[in-house]
Amino acid sequence: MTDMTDLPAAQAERPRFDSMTALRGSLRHLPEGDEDTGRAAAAREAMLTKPPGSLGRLEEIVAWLARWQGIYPPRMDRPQVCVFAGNHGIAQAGVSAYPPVVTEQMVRNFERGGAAINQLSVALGARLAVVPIELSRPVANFLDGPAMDEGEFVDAFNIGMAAVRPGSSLLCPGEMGIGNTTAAAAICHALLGGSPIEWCGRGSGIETEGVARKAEVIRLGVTRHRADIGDGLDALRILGGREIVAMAGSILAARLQRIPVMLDGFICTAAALALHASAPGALAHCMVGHVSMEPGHQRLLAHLEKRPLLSLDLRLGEGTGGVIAAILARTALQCHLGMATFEEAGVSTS
Ligand SMILES: O=C(O)c1ccc[n+]([C@@H]2O[C@H](COP(=O)([O-])O)[C@@H](O)[C@H]2O)c1
Ligand SMILES: Cc1cc2nc[nH]c2cc1C
Repeated sequence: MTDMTDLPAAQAERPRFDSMTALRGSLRHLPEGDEDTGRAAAAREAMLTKPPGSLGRLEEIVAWLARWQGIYPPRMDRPQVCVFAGNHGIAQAGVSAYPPVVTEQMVRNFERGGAAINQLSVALGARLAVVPIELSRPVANFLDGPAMDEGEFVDAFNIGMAAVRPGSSLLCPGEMGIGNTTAAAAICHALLGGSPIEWCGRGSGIETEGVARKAEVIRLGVTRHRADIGDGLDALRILGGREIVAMAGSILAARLQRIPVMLDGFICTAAALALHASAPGALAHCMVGHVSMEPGHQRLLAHLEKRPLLSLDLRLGEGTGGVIAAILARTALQCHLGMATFEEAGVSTS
């Protein structure tokens, strides 16, 4: 299902920002999870017919859902997938295996139900919002100047915030944007250092020479803008793209609405990094669904101290790895809710 309509009543609850300054202010006052509902989940896990902790990370997922939804028992009945699409001036630098027109072509495919994310969303029982953002007007090539000015940045951020449906039980952000592994790698290099090549991979399928070109483009771009990058949001505006900015907006909107977030691959996690770099703790409501084949993703997760749930050799984006992990989360909750306790089943506890 493609859901691009807003509930009018819910619209009023959705904050939007007039400026990056207002956004930075909001990042200083983020709601925390509810420790009581998290503890209630852990308490039931201890009563279920299994040795304590033997469902491993499935137990962690259930407590995380309860803590961030702020309810016990937590729910998985209204998951939402948001796929944002944007185009990149940097794609002109020969850094992708595909031409930029594929972004728009894939958006049409999402709208018709033909992409991997459509089938995975059906499997999860999730609403899918497909949000193309100004595809005919790519963000500027960061070799020439900042990818976005402040107005363009705030507009894309607000679009991401508005896409999050109030009352969702879980958000899976995803993206589509030819050239965006270069933008994501540039954001990581600018914020976390290392050498550019360490953040570069094959993306949608370039060969070794292409990867070297990508690293050089990132080195030049980040060197050019270094003095203007004071925090994560600056890096996102100067090096990113509208779909990456919108993902960051959706992650923040979810935090403000007590909706836990299942992150996807390298580009999605780079969007999250921008929030984290501006406000440590901003990703406390996020789990990482999988580690992608893009080598920078593993480095990035190590920096964020986030352990991915899955490692499936995915390198697709669209939110696919997050949605597969969300299916796992639903399964974890089913165990939690449906299993018998030791007392109910008459099983000895020791
Ligand atoms: O999510 C990932 O880790 C991931 C890794 C490699 C490629 N992608 C997808 O491939 C596209 C970007 O690849 P590229 O080579 O054009 O930078 C973009 O649409 C992403 O969704 C996504
Ligand atoms: C076909 C295609 C599908 C994608 N989905 C996400 N990124 C993509 C890149 C390409 C090239």
